[in-house]
Amino acid sequence: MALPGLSLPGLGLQSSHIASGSNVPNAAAQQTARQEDLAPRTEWRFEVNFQQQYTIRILSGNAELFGVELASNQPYNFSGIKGAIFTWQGCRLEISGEAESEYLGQETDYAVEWLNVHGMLETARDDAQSTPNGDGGPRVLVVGPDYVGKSSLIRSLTAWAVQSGWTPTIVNGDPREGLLAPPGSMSAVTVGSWLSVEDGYGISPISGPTVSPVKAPLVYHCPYTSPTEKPEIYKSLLTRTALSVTNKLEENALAKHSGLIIDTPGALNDPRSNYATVAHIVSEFSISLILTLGSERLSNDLIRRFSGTTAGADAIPVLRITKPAGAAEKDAQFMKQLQNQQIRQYFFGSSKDPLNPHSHTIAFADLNIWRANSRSLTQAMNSSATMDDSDDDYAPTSSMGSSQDFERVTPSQEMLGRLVAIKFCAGSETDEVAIRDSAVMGFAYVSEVDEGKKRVRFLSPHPQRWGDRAMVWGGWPEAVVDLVG
Ligand SMILES: Nc1ncnc2c1ncn2[C@@H]1O[C@H](COP(=O)(O)OP(=O)(O)OP(=O)(O)O)[C@@H](O)[C@H]1O
Repeated sequence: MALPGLSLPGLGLQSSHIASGSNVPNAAAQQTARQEDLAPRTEWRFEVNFQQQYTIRILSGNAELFGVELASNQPYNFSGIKGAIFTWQGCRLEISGEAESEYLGQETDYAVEWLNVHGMLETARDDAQSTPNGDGGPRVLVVGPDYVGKSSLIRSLTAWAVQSGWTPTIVNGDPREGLLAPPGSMSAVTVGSWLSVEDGYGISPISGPTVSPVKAPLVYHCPYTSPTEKPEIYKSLLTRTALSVTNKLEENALAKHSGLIIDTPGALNDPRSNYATVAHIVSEFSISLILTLGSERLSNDLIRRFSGTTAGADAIPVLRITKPAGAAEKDAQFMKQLQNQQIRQYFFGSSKDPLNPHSHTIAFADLNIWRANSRSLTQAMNSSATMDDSDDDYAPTSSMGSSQDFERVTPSQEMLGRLVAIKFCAGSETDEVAIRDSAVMGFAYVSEVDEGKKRVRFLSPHPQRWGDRAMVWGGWPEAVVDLVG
């Protein structure tokens, strides 16, 4: 497959464009540094937990992390990451600090294949640009089981597209991990600036004023661990996202020609559902290419369904993409820490891009709080009741067994440590569907519920109050107990 417009290796990047690591040496960087020589087309794989600090500096040659080129001689600091520094041409790395595992990976055919996919998308973007009244650029759906490299593929394709001057739109349909938004979100963002080696897509402007020139994402609230908890609500949020994204792309020719890429949770890889949600995404976003990773069965099922003879003129190409050998499972503890880190980052930013959240105390009477009922919320409430011996009388409130998906509630201790989505709809709204479908202005963290004085203390990224808005909380993300000291 041709690679139009690409010159390997190094992709012609200027190091000055890449966000670099801090120059302040940390504890890890002060430890004895060691050097590793990487042959062309190999990668240095590492797993660093959230307590460890790991630093990599490139001494010679070129290398990239998920498509983002590392600048020469800059130290990059990592914590809480599983990843790989890949080199097309060969390079020498200086490494210091601790990792749970680190090794040289030589099975890297996946990288060439991913770059070929990028080349294909470039051709589709060029075609879209030469037919301005056409359908626009490629609309790509990425599906596969958990932890097979879907997000890494999308990050690489995004980084390469941005380096070539495009502004692709990325849609994150996986509520377990946020994209420029905390977990519990479905978000879409048009990426117009370079990704960062250490922070990926960076810090969202909805968190507060940041130095990263990233556009504000469009965010919907999806307070469920998986689409399978509420498939109809999940589909409805996808429809809203598709409508908003399609309208936005019509307003911006470059974004329209750059196309979009959709990340999905592993739960969509479920033949029992007859891939109903996959089909929904394909139709709502007018998908033009499906990429599958990590499951031969999924790939065959989707080929039969979307590009087989029965699909006729509506056939959509389905490509099976190689899973990177280094893709690693993120266990429950890692996922929990990742969730906490994303929430912390939403309010406090990162070390390079710090934010200063504000505290707001609001009377119960001035709040319009809705609860999104779900299986994960019921489970969380039941397990916190079991763990709290002092609360012998706990029984789920009658409404927890309610068939209502969204329910207006009085603030209670159950909200403590939870994120509450501030919706764009008025607090007086009574229609469940309007509550469900309105986009998110931002999130607030519940740091205190005083049932005696009937007031709630929130942490919010912004100093100003959000006014008369409906606010919604649910079972995901889980409560974070130690966000504020
Ligand atoms: N080549 C590689 N070498 C080392 N680690 C990798 C490599 N590719 C991906 N990983 C890591 O493996 C893990 C799983 O990859 P990724 O998150 O891309 O998979 P996913 O399919 O999107 O997972 P999810 O189920 O969370 O959506 C991630 O921590 C990622 O950083």
